[in-house]
Amino acid sequence: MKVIDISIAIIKNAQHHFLITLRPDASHQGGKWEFPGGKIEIDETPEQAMCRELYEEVGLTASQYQLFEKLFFDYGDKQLNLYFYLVEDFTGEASGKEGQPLKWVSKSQLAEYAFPEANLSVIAKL
Ligand SMILES: Nc1nc2c([nH]c(=O)n2[C@H]2C[C@H](O)[C@@H](COP(=O)(O)OP(=O)(O)OP(=O)(O)O)O2)c(=O)[nH]1
Ligand SMILES: [Mg+2]
Repeated sequence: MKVIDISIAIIKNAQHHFLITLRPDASHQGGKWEFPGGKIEIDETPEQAMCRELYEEVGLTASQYQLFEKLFFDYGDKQLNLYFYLVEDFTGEASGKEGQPLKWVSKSQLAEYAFPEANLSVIAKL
């Protein structure tokens, strides 16, 4: 199975809340909450993919970020290399540009939402 490279933006605002969106039911890991992100295109760096996905999905522009975690995860039906970036400075107003529900939640509230399994160790580190 080909391993797919994914870039993800963990957005943390000045109130220390995190931006999460709901994955469409029909998608891989559908019905779970996620951080904005998606597949890295062939001509992109992981950083470029993270910035592009962040803008396409929720309309934010990342201005300061750092790689927070990189991990391999095997879902059985898909194998992924996931690059998680922590974005603590950004511009724009977040909205679900693909019609997806969106929430800002505190670190302790993150535990109340179902995330894909690859996210669990990353959320524990936040
Ligand atoms: N965006 C995102 N994807 C995650 C997270 N955790 C996790 O395991 N994934 C997995 C689910 C998917 O298999 C993959 C992301 O792919 P995606 O479906 O968002 O890709 P994309 O935005 O490029 O979408 P598309 O063009 O295929 O519609 O990574 C997460 O926190 N955010
Ligand atoms: Mg996506």
